[in-house]
Amino acid sequence: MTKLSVNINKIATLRNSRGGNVPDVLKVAKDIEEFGAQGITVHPRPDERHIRYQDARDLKKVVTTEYNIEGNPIAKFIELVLEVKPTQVTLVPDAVDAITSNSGWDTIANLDFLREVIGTFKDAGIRTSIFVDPDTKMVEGAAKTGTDRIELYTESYAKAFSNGNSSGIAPFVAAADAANAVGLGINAGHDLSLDNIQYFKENIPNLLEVSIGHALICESLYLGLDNVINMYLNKLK
Ligand SMILES: CC(=O)[C@@H](O)[C@H](O)COP(=O)(O)O
Ligand SMILES: NCC(=O)COP(=O)(O)O
Repeated sequence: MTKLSVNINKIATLRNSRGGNVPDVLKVAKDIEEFGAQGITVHPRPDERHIRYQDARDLKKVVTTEYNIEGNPIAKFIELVLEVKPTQVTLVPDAVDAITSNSGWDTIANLDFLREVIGTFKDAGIRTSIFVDPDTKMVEGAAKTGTDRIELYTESYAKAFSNGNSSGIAPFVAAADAANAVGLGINAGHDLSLDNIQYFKENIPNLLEVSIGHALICESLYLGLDNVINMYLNKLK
């Protein structure tokens, strides 16, 4: 079974568009768990345009499933994660002004830095994951940092799949094989959707967790959150 962690950044985007507290991010997180999702993901960005640092703190009090915080490990982020102590931290090398995550780590060029940050989080008892492109060299580099897991950056797969090209899965299978060979756990995320999730799941051996936000919230506008979560759970069995 692959766990579904729902990224609730978009719920915060909607709330922030009007000020106030509608929709209530904490209530939505609790409902998502009640509907069956096995985790909650947030990706606070330095400009706090969606999830705010305070949301990440408040969520710790209500999330009873896996809590995953993603982000670039700048000082403020490291401080937040060490205070909140989520189940998992996922390191993403996104620029301050990036619209969304747009690349995985160069785990070779950043080996010393990543090793130090991963060590800091693991010493605090937090499971670690590193966001990487589907490149076996980057996976092998990640293993050298001491991380528990990698998160495969799935945008290229999603794009190819939507163009009818299922061979976009090939580099992900190779990256997963490399991860399995060195004992790294495998997560995946970015632009996964009801359309492309099943083929991905069926082809990636030992896929532990997917984090899905943008498409899942968009699909829920038509089908409802409860329904959509259960549709994902069926495809991830
Ligand atoms: C790492 C990843 O692919 C997602 O967490 C993505 O970064 C979501 O962030 P946004 O909601 O800011 O697009
Ligand atoms: N780690 C990926 C994530 O949390 C959600 O990404 P997306 O589904 O919003 O593209």
